[in-house]
Amino acid sequence: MHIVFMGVSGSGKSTVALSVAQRLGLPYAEADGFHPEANIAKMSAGTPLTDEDRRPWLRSLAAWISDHELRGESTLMACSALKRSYRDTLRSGAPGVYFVHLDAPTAVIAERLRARAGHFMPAGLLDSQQATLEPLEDDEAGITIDVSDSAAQVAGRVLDAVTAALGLSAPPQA
Ligand SMILES: Nc1ncnc2c1ncn2[C@@H]1O[C@H](COP(=O)(O)OP(=O)(O)OP(=O)(O)O)[C@@H](O)[C@H]1O
Ligand SMILES: O=C(O)[C@H](O)[C@@H](O)[C@H](O)[C@H](O)CO
Repeated sequence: MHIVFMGVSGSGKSTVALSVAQRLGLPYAEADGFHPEANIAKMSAGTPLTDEDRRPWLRSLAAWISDHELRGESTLMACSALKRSYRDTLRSGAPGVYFVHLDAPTAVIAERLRARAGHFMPAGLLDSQQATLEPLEDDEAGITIDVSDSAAQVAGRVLDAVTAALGLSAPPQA
């Protein structure tokens, strides 16, 4: 099983996914680390990526999922995966890819982006992220979770939802 935390920039993918990966003991990928330099430079300059910019990046993420699948390992990833077609590419990596869409009112996310320091992604790109976002459709395996509450509350809720949906067991909290 492969779990992908999706959503716009600032929705809390990295924060929540890392904490859930640690609880479940799964290999973790931060999709930002797979972007070519040119994509990072483009976003840093305030220009949204195009489908073409994202294509090789998504393929490399699908390959990461596929490599683990071939070794019989489950994984967890933080990746915006904004469009259905992007999720199709990720799904091409393995049969069981489950998406957790982290969602919140735009004002909540905008405020978190304004407060975030030391990240290349400008808060000004939130509008284009929202415009590009295609929410999960009924036939896509996954769940949408509101992330307006604190990171600890959200991580707990996500862990419960994911373990229930996928029949996983989380070790008791230390
Ligand atoms: N539930 C939460 N409550 C309050 N702050 C949060 C919550 N989740 C994340 N944050 C904070 O909001 C900011 C954005 O979170 P994070 O970097 O995890 O988002 P992201 O979706 O991974 O963004 P990006 O796609 O731009 O990398 C961070 O400063 C993080 O500490
Ligand atoms: O598809 C995209 O536009 C990108 O993945 C962005 O979402 C950024 O990588 C990320 O949000 C910044 O951390």
